[in-house]
Amino acid sequence: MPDSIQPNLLILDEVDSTNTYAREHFDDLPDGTLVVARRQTAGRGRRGRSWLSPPGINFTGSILLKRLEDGFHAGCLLGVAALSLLRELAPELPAYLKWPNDIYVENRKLAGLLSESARIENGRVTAVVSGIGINVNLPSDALKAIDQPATSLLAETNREFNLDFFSKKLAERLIRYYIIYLNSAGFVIREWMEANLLVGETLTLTDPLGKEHTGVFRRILEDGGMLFEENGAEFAFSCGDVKIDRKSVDWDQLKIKALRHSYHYKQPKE
Ligand SMILES: O=C(O)CCCC[C@@H]1SC[C@@H]2NC(=O)N[C@@H]21
Repeated sequence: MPDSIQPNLLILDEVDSTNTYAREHFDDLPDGTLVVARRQTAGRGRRGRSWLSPPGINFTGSILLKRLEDGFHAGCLLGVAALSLLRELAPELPAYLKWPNDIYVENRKLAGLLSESARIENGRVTAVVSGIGINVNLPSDALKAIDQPATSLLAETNREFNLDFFSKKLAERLIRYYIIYLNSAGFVIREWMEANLLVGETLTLTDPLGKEHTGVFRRILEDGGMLFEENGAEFAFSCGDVKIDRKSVDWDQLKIKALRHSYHYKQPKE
């Protein structure tokens, strides 16, 4: 019975990477466990990048999902759950999902997500470890050391957040969305699609071979990929790095869209 899943939060003082830890202990930890580290010594980002994790300042954690229909759903679940928690804790923040799986405020990155497969059956990924790093209490001067425009909850709201409380709330929120997913995967996927607010914008996409494409993000495909229009032709990308064209995006409109989306958002039922 899906509803028997309980939030299971494991807070570690120090670990190399919560994704690595969760994958190594995958068989011993219950489905839906959220592994959180107060300090990560070798946090990993997508495309081989490292992830800055100063001790006790930001949220770093990974969830084990053992009952997926498809691997890409892990990113949807974690992305939607994290965004919904941010909307509860900081309703004034115009945060949105940026394809494939980041949380942004305007052109500043607030959170990044890394999903790694943990089980493959008949060519399909059915279990995943999905990790997220959220800049929570990182002060503005430390943000300048990051090699891309970045932000934190503290920098955006001028408020500090208790990290243990944050972890507990995220573990609860994740389980609620996981139960919803197990009953109706389509609901969670739709929420994820709707929170991806850059559809229609001009973007630069770096494909997995490192080639840059500039064009319009047309829509999200059923398999989680993006349909991209470049010079009048349409291409489907299943992954890639997206850069926002600062000059072409109407930031005020994007902010309004993010806040409107946030007002319409309803917390998932208990
Ligand atoms: O934007 C990215 O490149 C993804 C960053 C993912 C970072 C998180 S922090 C918790 C988990 N453990 C890791 O080593 N990486 C992810």
